Amino acid sequence: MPTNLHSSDDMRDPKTLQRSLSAFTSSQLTFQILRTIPHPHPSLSRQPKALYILDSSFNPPTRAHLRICTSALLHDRTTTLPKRLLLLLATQNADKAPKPAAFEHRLAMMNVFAEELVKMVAISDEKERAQRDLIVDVGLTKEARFIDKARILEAQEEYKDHGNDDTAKLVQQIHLIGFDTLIRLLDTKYYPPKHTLEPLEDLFKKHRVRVTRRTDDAWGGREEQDQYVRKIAKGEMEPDGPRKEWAQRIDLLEGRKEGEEIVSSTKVREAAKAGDEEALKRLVTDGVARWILDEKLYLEAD
Ligand SMILES: Nc1ncnc2c1ncn2[C@@H]1O[C@H](COP(=O)(O)OP(=O)(O)OP(=O)(O)O)[C@@H](O)[C@H]1O
Ligand SMILES: NC(=O)c1ccc[n+]([C@@H]2O[C@H](COP(=O)(O)O)[C@@H](O)[C@H]2O)c1
Repeated sequence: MPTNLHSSDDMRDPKTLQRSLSAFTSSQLTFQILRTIPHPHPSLSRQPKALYILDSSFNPPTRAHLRICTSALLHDRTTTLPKRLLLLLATQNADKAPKPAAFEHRLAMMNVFAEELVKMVAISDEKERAQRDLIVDVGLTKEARFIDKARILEAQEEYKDHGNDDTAKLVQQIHLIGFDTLIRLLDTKYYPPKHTLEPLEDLFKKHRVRVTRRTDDAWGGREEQDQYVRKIAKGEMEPDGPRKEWAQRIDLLEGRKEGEEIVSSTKVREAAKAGDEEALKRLVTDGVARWILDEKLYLEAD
């Protein structure tokens, strides 16, 4: 069974989380849900119509991640309720070597973040409809690439729509990513041995990606990012690049506004290391800031 459900208290105990992590690591499992909010929800959990996935190192979760999630839950009109959101910690990253903080602290922060997120969605949604129809999971995976995550999530009973006649239907996945990750999703270097984008065909046939623009020095400005997706839509990147039909499955959204502070996990780690509490509180939610300060995270070099 790929669930090992923890209470809110368990998720605040690094020793318990450490034990769950090592049990997961030494198991054959490639995916496991550790926490479901509300805990557990018998009627809705079998009927999700849309599964949003924020796959991240959560090192730590930031206000940018929060905006990506609330935007999807409150404003995405491509799906119907009930929605389910999975905060997915990838224990193996396609590019990055492991860095502090330890995974048990990341899981604890994901749980704090998830609880804050659920409350925020309730406040923002006047009719409380999204909140009533929302489940948030905190999960673990050993898979690094989106194609592998999509495949294992499709196979989970929790993420099938059993409808009224109990025949399980595929639930559409909406992968929540930033523009930098779209570029990496569509980079042939991740798809050996042929190094073509053919393995992505199935993901774009069934699922969607909701991409938040990430305008800073590293990834170009708004116009460049829009241009990239327009080129896909016109088929200008075929035959070796993304197929033009895939553009219909890529939603490009507003990220940071002109003049707004750049938010990243790196910036949070730098602020924590410098003891800059003001910056920390601008970059992460209150509960996550408290966890970082109480647990004295990120005081060592990266
Ligand atoms: N400020 C942001 N704007 C748009 N997308 C973002 C932003 N921050 C994170 N994301 C997206 O969220 C996903 C997970 O982010 P990730 O954990 O890599 O955060 P990060 O801030 O880039 O981390 P780090 O600074 O440690 O490299 C990625 O798809 C990333 O593109
Ligand atoms: N082609 C791919 O599927 C691909 C490429 C790069 C990163 N990723 C994943 O995206 C997630 C976010 O990555 P970063 O933390 O490096 O931004 C991680 O789970 C990482 O493994 C997937």
